[in-house]
Amino acid sequence: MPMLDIKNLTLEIDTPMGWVSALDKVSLSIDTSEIRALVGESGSGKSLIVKSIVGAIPERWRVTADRMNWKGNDLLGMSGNQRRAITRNEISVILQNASAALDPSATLREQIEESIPSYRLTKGWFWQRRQQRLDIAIQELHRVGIRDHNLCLSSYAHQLPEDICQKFSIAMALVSKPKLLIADNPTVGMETTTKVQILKLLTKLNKTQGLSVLFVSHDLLAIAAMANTMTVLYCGQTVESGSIEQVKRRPLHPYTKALLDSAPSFRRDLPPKSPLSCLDGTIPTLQHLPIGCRLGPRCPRAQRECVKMPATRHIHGHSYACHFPLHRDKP
Ligand SMILES: Nc1ncnc2c1ncn2[C@@H]1O[C@H](COP(=O)(O)OP(=O)(O)OP(=O)(O)O)[C@@H](O)[C@H]1O
Repeated sequence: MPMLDIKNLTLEIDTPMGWVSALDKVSLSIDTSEIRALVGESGSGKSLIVKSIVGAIPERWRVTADRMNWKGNDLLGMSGNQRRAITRNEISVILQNASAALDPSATLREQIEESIPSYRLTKGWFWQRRQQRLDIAIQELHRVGIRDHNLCLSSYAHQLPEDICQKFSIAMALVSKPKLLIADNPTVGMETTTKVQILKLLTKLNKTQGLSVLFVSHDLLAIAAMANTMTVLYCGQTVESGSIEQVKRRPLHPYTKALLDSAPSFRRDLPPKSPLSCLDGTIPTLQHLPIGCRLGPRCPRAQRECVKMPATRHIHGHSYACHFPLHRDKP
């Protein structure tokens, strides 16, 4: 049984034009110790999926799903307190631009100590607990590779470089000893060496501590290097899902193929100065969503059937939702 199991998650947002499905029957699962990448262009709904998992959705929006389970328990059927307990103790999130996501008015020591859950404090007296908080904070900083813990803990976020802030965010996310870490574009805007350090850190945490990771990113090269599986999202719909090897070797959905072909660093076979291929047009806005398969107006393989939502098909752990998939004569 997957640790996180989402089937047909739909999120409707009220806009001045009426209700629109920002997420339309999205499916996603994560097993213990798995690194799953969630890929899709800007505006495809990746952050909305993250927010739905951690329950950070405004109450007026409508969230429905055939299944949205955490370790077999229905997340949507839980009370607010039960939901918060899971997101506090078992699922942690790190965001892009860590320095902006941290509290600018508190030192990093105050912030990390505040996020240590009480069950990690075993000592009885308040001065012993204070020392224990500091010890845990230092231990977590060392775990993510921050050696100068004194400088880090006494600083404010704006006084430190972005990579230290991101490592600090990871340390802060780890204090509750989570089972799942959701990393929402953790390396966006970072230069290559810093990016590699963060990716190595996440991989090490996965290997040594069995931490599952949902890695939300546009960076296909990073994804191919660290993830086991990937789910491709287009405009709020899951278009393809499978192991990295399967998807890379034989993408079945035209959008996945276009996404892989448009990444020069991902294509070692590409001769220098070759023109890059990309899909015409842009992702539609929520006010102008096409019916059926939302890739339809941009898809080179679209036909009349595409105005109907394609069913999701599964072949050996590889799934896709397309009426006219690649490499298959008849769906
Ligand atoms: N609070 C909101 N109110 C209205 N629409 C929203 C809100 N948040 C997101 N959206 C819309 O939902 C869609 C998906 O947004 P989301 O932020 O999940 O995309 P994303 O894939 O995470 O993009 P990026 O990679 O740029 O972060 C977009 O069309 C966005 O405009």
